[in-house]
Amino acid sequence: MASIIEVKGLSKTFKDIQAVDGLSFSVSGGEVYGFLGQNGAGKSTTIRMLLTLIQPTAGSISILGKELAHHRKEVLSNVGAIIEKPDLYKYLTALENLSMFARLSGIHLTKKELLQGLQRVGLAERAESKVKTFSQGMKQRLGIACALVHNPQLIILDEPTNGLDPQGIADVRNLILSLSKNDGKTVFVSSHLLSEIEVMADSMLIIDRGKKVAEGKVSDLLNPSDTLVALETDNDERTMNFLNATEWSKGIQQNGRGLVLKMHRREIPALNEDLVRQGIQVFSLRAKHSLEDYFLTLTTANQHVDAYTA
Ligand SMILES: Nc1ncnc2c1ncn2[C@@H]1O[C@H](COP(=O)(O)OP(=O)(O)OP(=O)(O)O)[C@@H](O)[C@H]1O
Repeated sequence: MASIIEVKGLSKTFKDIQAVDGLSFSVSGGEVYGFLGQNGAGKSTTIRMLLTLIQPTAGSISILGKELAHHRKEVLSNVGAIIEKPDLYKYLTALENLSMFARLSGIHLTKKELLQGLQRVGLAERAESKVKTFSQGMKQRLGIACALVHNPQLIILDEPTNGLDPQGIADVRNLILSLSKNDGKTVFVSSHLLSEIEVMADSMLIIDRGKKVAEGKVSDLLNPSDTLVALETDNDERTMNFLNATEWSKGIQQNGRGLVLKMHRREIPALNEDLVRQGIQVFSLRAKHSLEDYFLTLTTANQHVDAYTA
């Protein structure tokens, strides 16, 4: 499908801080695109530029095939976004909030349409409840209903699950998936959590200190042949001697943080069998989260983790 967002050489400098540094990426229509980076990596700054809330120092942004700098109004009329906690009136009901938001956006919706909007985010049954009785997750979903009021093709969400409890996180995540799969929306969603991006995104971009470090399909980036396996046995020295004397030696990672081997995921049971056959007691054999390792080795947040990779 055609690109919905096309960013080229985007940079933003705040005095002496290079918040975004020559970022280029492309988001396809209908996908959930995860935008991943540690705190301070430059996600919010990028999103603010996508929404014209701040001006880039350099680079270009096209959304829905139009240069943002020259077609701001037209482009943004097709974009819905939440970049901070949604502004809601807690003494008004969900329906009244949505209705007020629509009117302020110059859109007149019938009660039926408003209820459909609430239905879409799973809040139809709470339409008449005051927002002050809502959980954070419900408020976030109502915020998303507001962002969808003008039926945009693209939805941009900055850390939408931040501060939510597990149920709230699951609800917002399912809503994002449904917006993409059932409504054909393109969702650009930022997070500092790999686990979040992994479960909801089709593609992702990882940034570190304002620069791109990886971009691609989540399924391609999660390569099972590069699974890191942490071993805990009754005798590390004996285990190491055994591994060194066998084919397993090629996967040994020198890291000084216990025994770690890189292998294809399907080899894990055979390793376990070999160790047990040697009379080595295996207390744990843990496949480390490969995307997490990937992320950590690419970013500066955990420089010592570099030791995990060959
Ligand atoms: N208005 C500003 N003035 C000066 N520096 C800024 C400004 N906004 C952001 N920065 C700096 O730019 C860098 C990137 O910040 P940004 O908020 O984009 O990161 P982030 O990835 O969204 O992180 P977080 O998840 O913590 O919000 C940081 O070093 C931040 O301090």
